[in-house]
Amino acid sequence: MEVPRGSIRVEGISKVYGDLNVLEPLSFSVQPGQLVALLGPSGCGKSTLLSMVAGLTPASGGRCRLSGRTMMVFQQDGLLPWRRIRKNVELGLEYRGLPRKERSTRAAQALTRVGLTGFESYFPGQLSGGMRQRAALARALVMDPDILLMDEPFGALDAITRMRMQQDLLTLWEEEGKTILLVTHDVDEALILADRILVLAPRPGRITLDTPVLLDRPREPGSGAYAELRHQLLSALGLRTEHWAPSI
Ligand SMILES: Nc1ncnc2c1ncn2[C@@H]1O[C@H](COP(=O)(O)OP(=O)(O)OP(=O)(O)O)[C@@H](O)[C@H]1O
Repeated sequence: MEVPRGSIRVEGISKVYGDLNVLEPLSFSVQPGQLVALLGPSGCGKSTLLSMVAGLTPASGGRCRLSGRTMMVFQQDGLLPWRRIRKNVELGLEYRGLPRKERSTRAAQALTRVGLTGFESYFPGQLSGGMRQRAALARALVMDPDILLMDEPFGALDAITRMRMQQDLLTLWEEEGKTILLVTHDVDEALILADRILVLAPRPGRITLDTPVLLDRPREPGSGAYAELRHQLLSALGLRTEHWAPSI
């Protein structure tokens, strides 16, 4: 059957490492333009699942079908320290054999989209962590992907930079309508960003909740509906919510 461009179909995918049953067969679909968060505690298999979706890790069973160009963004920026930022962003275009002028134009556009105009000739070591992560995002965007797979992309950033990056990602997503599947262990990151959240429980990894986020944007962490959904997510994560204030 034809898979619409920008969509993801995970069909009974599972993972075993030796004796360790990491992920039991699980299935879900992501529609074109959806922003879906995969939320779960450390070790539940989120990164393994995303890596299988990306085709970087072989599945033990099942399969995943993606339609359209797919790029991945990791928690570590993975920039090559000896290449200037523009040359880092151009790397994928170089592999595709694009002419120098087109590479340069597209890299400049991608860097503008992530707010890094003026830093093209810097080396990664001369930028802050947040700026490097922006450059990593530009390196993915320059390929004009239909699907972005993001593995805790803001996990290594300080809280303020993380909030700014979350807002910028939302703006990008609203403007360009890319499909985004984002791994996070941060309940509020999932609630602020996603229009659907899948909760993953550990050993073996399985989906315990698949819920839409029907909250208006910008999201108000203090609102009743937000607190209610947050409570539901914490319960799905097996956390006793009476110890937490209902909102942040
Ligand atoms: N290459 C590997 N070989 C053996 N076991 C592995 C391998 N990669 C992951 N695992 C195991 O699979 C389980 C899930 O790991 P994974 O990194 O997917 O979890 P995670 O939910 O992304 O965790 P975190 O949020 O801490 O990154 C862990 O128990 C881990 O030890």
